[in-house]
Amino acid sequence: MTEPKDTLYANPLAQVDSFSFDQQVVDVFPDMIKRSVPGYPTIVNMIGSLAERYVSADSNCYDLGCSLGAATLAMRHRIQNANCRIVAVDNSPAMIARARQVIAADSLDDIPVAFIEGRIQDVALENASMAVLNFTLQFIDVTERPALLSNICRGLNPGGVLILSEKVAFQDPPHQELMTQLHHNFKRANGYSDLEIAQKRASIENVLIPESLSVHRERLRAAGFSSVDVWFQCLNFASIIAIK
Ligand SMILES: C[S@@+](CC[C@H](N)C(=O)[O-])C[C@H]1O[C@@H](n2cnc3c(N)ncnc32)[C@H](O)[C@@H]1O
Ligand SMILES: O=C(O)C(=O)C[C@]1(C(=O)O)C=C[C@@H](O)C=C1
Repeated sequence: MTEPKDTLYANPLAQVDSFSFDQQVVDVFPDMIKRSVPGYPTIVNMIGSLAERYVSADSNCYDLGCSLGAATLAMRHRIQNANCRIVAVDNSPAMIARARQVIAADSLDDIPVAFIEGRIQDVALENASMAVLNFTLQFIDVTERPALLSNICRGLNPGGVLILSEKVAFQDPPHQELMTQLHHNFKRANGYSDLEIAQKRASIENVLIPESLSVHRERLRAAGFSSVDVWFQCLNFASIIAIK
């Protein structure tokens, strides 16, 4: 089945509302994220590969801000060890409702998936070998980010891994401008018009707050991770592997 196309910002809006993960967004989300985030399919695929390597027997995996469960499915299909469980968390009721349907339709159903409709800040991770924040931390209030990452690190077993993917910001203004322009070119090449790009940009302003890679690195170390490094970057989108 072809995915419904994202045309949410295709027509001029009298007022551009702040971006939210409501039913309208849920309906076009797979198309939206693929056409908006350079490298998204590669990152999701690699989350599967990392699950193969890091998920140990008798442990839990956490997909924090799971949306429609892309990372949950990637982990579920590649985990090698026995008696594992995936906990998928999202605070958007519309996302969780659709994610439940997506997972129910997955024929590889030997690894149980538990859904939590709630804030990832309120989840107590336990006995975790892998946690994923795939483009979710950027939507959390900056002041709440340190405690969230400390909580994740606390819930991971020694040697456990966190995959943190984010839109990132750059300290050097000309480089920031270059990355922004190249990202917009990426969107244009994927069929978004200048109007769509401009209206989406306005809607995510003050909702999606990107930070620099050095801020992410330092905060992950302060949260207790012993090894922190970027494993993927395309323009202003990056993914970090942090090992406890
Ligand atoms: C860009 S999407 C994540 C994409 C998804 N991880 C994937 O790989 O396809 C961000 C998600 O985080 C969720 N979210 C934002 N803030 C949250 C919070 N405080 N607690 C739980 N979920 C949150 C949103 O509802 C949305 O579904
Ligand atoms: O930066 C943008 O323009 C985006 O659209 C990015 C982004 C993201 O990184 O999560 C923002 C919201 C949607 O969830 C899909 C993609």
